[in-house]
Amino acid sequence: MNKTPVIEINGVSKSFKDVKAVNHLSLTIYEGEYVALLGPNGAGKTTLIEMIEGIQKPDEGSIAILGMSWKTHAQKLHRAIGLSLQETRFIDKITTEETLNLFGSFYGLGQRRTEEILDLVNLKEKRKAYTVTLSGGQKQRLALGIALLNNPKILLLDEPTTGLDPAARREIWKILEKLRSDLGTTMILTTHYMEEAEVLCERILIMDKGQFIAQGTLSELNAKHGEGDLIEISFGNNFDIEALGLSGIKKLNWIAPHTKVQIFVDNIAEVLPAVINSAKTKNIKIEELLSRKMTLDDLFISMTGRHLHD
Ligand SMILES: Nc1ncnc2c1ncn2[C@@H]1O[C@H](COP(=O)(O)OP(=O)(O)OP(=O)(O)O)[C@@H](O)[C@H]1O
Repeated sequence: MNKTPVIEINGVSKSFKDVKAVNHLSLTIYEGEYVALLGPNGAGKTTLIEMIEGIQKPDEGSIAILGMSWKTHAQKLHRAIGLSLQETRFIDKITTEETLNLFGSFYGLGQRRTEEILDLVNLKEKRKAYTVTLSGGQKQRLALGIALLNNPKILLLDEPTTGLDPAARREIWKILEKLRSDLGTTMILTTHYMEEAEVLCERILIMDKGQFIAQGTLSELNAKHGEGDLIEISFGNNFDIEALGLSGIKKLNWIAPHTKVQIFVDNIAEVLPAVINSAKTKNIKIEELLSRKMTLDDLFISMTGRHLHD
């Protein structure tokens, strides 16, 4: 990977009254990287991305983008960055095409760029539709199209797919993947969806309470913080697995006391037969059994005791 720093965040904090939304964070993002800020509601993702966007001012610390700061180079940074906010409101009574033309005019762009964007975000068929009639996914693609009008080097997206169905979400992902492969764009996105972070981003920063609690690639996160594989079992009767003293179990998490459990293990093949045999010996019925690789949500639960989603 090219190691040119594009965004350098140094000891940045931001409080709202008694809430420390972002707590002394530092982070460097390199050219061409796709980075996800993943975390539950209130983790501080929007506050952090808005400080990078120049919308909020840090209480302390510094942010340099392409070596420039918002204080001294606001105009240049506006040209280098494309952003889409958590909720984009459009003017209802103008069309998709007119909306792009309007935003394009702020950058001195014309119809040609509008055509390119309509093509890129797959909204050609909706060019004459009033924005108020667009579906959630189409609106998000239009917001993304606006962010892309000035051909930004850096894309900052706050929850670009929240509330969309899986198909609409995947359509946005396709566009973002194309930008990476064709243009080498650098991107930070915030998301609640672990799958979005896993699919799109080589680096994932898991945020909670204004801090990064873990970061790395998915496999790095799993290797460092993850606990291997996961077995989830529902029993017909109470089963005290702890009392068995089985080896190879890293952690137990009871979902329903004594009847539904998540078992974190290094090696499924080692632990699973032992659990099944013990249940059989004790005449305890296994009603449901599932084994899988750990996901980021499992990782988050094991670190905080909470889900990424509420
Ligand atoms: N303008 C504000 N005034 C007061 N409190 C705020 C403001 N903006 C954010 N906060 C608080 O700061 C904390 C972090 O909020 P932030 O919106 O950055 O989190 P988030 O991770 O983006 O959450 P979500 O996923 O729900 O958007 C929360 O406790 C929030 O209530």
